[in-house]
Amino acid sequence: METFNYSDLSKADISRLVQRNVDPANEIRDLVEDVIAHVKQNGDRALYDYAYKFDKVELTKLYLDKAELTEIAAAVSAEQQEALQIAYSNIYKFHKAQIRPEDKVETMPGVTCWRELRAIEKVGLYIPGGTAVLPSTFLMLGIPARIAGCSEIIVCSPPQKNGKVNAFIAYVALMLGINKVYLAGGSQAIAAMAYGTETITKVDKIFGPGNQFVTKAKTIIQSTTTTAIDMPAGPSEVLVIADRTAKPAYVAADLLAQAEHGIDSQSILVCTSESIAQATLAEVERQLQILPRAEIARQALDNSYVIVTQNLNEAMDFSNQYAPEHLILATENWKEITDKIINAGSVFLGNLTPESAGDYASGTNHTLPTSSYARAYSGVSVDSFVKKITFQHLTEEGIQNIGPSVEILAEMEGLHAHRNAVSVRMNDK
Ligand SMILES: NC(=O)c1ccc[n+]([C@@H]2O[C@H](COP(=O)([O-])OP(=O)(O)OC[C@H]3O[C@@H](n4cnc5c(N)ncnc54)[C@H](O)[C@@H]3O)[C@@H](O)[C@H]2O)c1
Ligand SMILES: N[C@H](CO)Cc1c[nH]c[nH+]1
Ligand SMILES: [Zn+2]
Repeated sequence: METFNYSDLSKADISRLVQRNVDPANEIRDLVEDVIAHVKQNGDRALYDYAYKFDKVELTKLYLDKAELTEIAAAVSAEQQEALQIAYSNIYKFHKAQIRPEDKVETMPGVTCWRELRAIEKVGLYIPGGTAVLPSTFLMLGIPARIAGCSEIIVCSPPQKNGKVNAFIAYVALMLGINKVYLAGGSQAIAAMAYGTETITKVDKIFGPGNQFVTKAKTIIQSTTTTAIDMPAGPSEVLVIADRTAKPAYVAADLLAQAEHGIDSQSILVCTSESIAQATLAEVERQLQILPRAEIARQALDNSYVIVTQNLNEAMDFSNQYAPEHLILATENWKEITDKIINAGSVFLGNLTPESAGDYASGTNHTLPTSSYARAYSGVSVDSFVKKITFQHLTEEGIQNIGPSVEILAEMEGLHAHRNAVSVRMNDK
């Protein structure tokens, strides 16, 4: 990891450092556009072809049903079941609390406006399964979808080498009451859920993280079909702000936790203490020696860096420009700086709060905007699975109160039919 001094960086240096996931030659876009076109035209046949090409599996069927999932899930041990149950319960509690009825508002006497929630009917959940299979992501998407009350939940995950999903994915499907999992990964799965195939239903909105192929496919189908997406949730990233009180072993562990996701992950350390920064880098090297996924993490760390700042204000200023998916404040006085956070997907406060807690089980959602999209997007929540429909009702008093203003406003825009829709009611004595 290269180290920079914040005070030596120009504006151009900073914009280069905060930029990620660029596809300058449009190689990923071109490939993904081809995949989408092939799925759109050939449906299931294309999914079989891509499972063979990208996942190296010759499938005979594109999904697993309840009986097959039950058989596969039997391999989950009692201890693993308990851990999944604790995660389920905490995620459920945190997300359930997000549903609150809103008040009706009388904006003028006789004019009442309000909003009501309605679940999105057909949703598609993408559960990554390339470099690591992520049953935790299934909980993070399936629980809010269930709480919202979505009537059809389509789940796609890449087939493993045996042409199935692993036992944890199967177990979580059953926990969520989902009786079918489709064996499709990457951009082809996104295309299948956006266009529909003989086997897979077209959905209204696609959710879930994934690698650059998945994320690119989501951003393309968002503008070319009527299927919406949650957000661009691409390769994982973390930015740790550390001061002189941070523990190098903890900070190094957090940097490695995101680096091990994939070679395109990014882990950034922004540190107010040169000596803590150096000690953290030494710790990273030490911990890498015993990490099974060290090769992946090393490659991710090659795209990562350390910035030494003079104070926490500079550190926060850089973090806000980077807009990290995960922000960890490994600082003594984190309470004094949280209000300076402008852009971040999810925040972890103090030395005892590892990002892994949020990845798995504290309750918050781990499907979060990456690649600086945290500037404008929030992570997945129950809100992501519902529409908020506005309603209004006018009484006789209401139409008389609001009518004259609407007549003038319609006149200002030269829209006489609009004016008339109010006038006929006001004057109907
Ligand atoms: N932002 C978030 O909220 C969040 C949450 C969890 C995971 N993640 C990220 O999700 C990603 C998961 O990636 P993954 O690769 O492990 O699994 P994945 O399921 O996203 O991708 C695997 C699929 O990619 C396709 N693929 C692989 N190589 C390809 C190629 N050369 N051309 C076309 N398609 C190809 C294959 O079809 C394969 O099934 C990681 O980067 C992880 O960091 C992000
Ligand atoms: N850190 C990932 C989000 O970027 C989520 C995850 C799943 N499993 C472990 N981690
Ligand atoms: Zn993670």
